[in-house]
Amino acid sequence: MTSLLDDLRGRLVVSCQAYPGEPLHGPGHMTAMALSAIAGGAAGIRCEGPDDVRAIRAATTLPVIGLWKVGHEGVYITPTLDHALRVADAGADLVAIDATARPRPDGRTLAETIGALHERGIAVMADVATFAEGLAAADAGADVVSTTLAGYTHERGDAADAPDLELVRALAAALDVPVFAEGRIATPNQLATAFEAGAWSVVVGGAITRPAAITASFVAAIPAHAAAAGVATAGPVGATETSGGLRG
Ligand SMILES: CC(=O)N[C@H](C=O)[C@@H](O)[C@H](O)[C@H](O)COP(=O)(O)O
Repeated sequence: MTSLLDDLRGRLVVSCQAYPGEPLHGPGHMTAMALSAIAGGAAGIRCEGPDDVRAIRAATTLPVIGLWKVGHEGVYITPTLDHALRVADAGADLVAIDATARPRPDGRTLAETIGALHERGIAVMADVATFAEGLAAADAGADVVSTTLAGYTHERGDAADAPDLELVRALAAALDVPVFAEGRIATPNQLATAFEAGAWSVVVGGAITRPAAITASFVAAIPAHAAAAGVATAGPVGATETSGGLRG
């Protein structure tokens, strides 16, 4: 465990995830994404679901952080001990679990869940939203605390589209366990600021691995007058293809 964390210290972890229905969903695409991130210098991969974890584990010797999302509401990141065990079985070095103060669907406390994983030699990354949750997760025995859920649990009303670097700073100052900065880190400058704030490691997902969202941000920046000129001469973008440009 110490060596795994040493390998990630001062380095970038890339989160490679695609939802069912998205063109890149599935272990083949996510493995290619992970290998692309590694080629660019990522020191570890965070990935979702036993199938993707197993495929990416087979493709790299670098640290793999696994999780399992169940739904999109409430406690959905590796919500139960059983999910965590299956992610570990698939080959994750570190299992990321929801570590917010919300009740867990299997009725276990966070400490009971972490204790049961530790009994089996499984290391735990605690995904938190707030400072108090970070402290509680470390008390409960988490090996790593990550700011993954900051801004996603309705506790933080302001600037919810930016990373919570103040939370990174506060947790890094208060905790002995490594604190990972994760969530809405969109630029290299924000990554640098997260390390300055004390992050052990920084996890970046969508800004690297969600091409549809990245494309949409460019499309949204097209000035109205340029878009209007295009419509006047050639019709709306994508109008020559079926349903938004997708065939079949
Ligand atoms: C809130 C939640 O469900 N976060 C998930 C956790 O695994 C992923 O959807 C994020 O992509 C990941 O945390 C990285 O964050 P970002 O994509 O913002 O760089």
